Amino acid sequence: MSNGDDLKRQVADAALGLVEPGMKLGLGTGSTAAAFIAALGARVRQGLDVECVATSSATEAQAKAAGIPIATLNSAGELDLTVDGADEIDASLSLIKGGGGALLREKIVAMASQRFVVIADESKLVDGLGAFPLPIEVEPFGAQSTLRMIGMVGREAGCDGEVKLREGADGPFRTDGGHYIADCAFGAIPDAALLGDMLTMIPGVIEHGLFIDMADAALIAGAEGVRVLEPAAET
Ligand SMILES: O=C[C@H](O)[C@H](O)[C@H](O)COP(=O)(O)O
Repeated sequence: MSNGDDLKRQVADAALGLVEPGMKLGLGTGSTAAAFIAALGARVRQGLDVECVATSSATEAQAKAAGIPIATLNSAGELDLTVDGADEIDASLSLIKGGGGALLREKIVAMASQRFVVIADESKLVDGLGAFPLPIEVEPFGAQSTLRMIGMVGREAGCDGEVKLREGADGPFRTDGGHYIADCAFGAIPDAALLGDMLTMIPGVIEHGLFIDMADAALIAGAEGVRVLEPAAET
């Protein structure tokens, strides 16, 4: 097992400590969330009673194979806890997500949860967001026009960099919802809240991968073990 895999397993085990019998859980997407799902599955097979909502078809398939009961978000209603990974995490627990293309369902599920906890290894911690190209889910109709508008809006928000469609095995990558993903190499994002607000005003933008003021805590695995970060209190 690589060191990265070991850190994912450690942080997944730590997140399992937040799960109580009878909880309704949101299950994130990506390799770190997959480590959590594997750990959760082992507990479910030992008799832990939970009801879960998946943020992607990949997560749903993994969870079902592990014996975890999966419900729709419509039938589950409000969730107690969602556990998910991230591509970048800053000190205020603002996130970039969507490296795996699941950001829309991830954001819907996180918003439907009383508690949203991010799990990651310490390589995901950043001083400022933006080194990881920001994923934005876009409507396929007129996508090139939407990409140009994203570039313009980015420059107005102080970000500049290439905006390009993510490629899949056979043409543009498609999300579970059938949309495209624009990856935006903005570099440093000076004001993520402003950029997020401006992006949502573009009609072809379905959702962006900036998760601001959403995470209640981050569990971060590193050489010294797993530590808990919480958003700094407003002064
Ligand atoms: O769309 C994918 C998600 O936002 C993932 O949670 C994110 O990309 C982190 O994935 P990983 O844990 O594999 O680094």
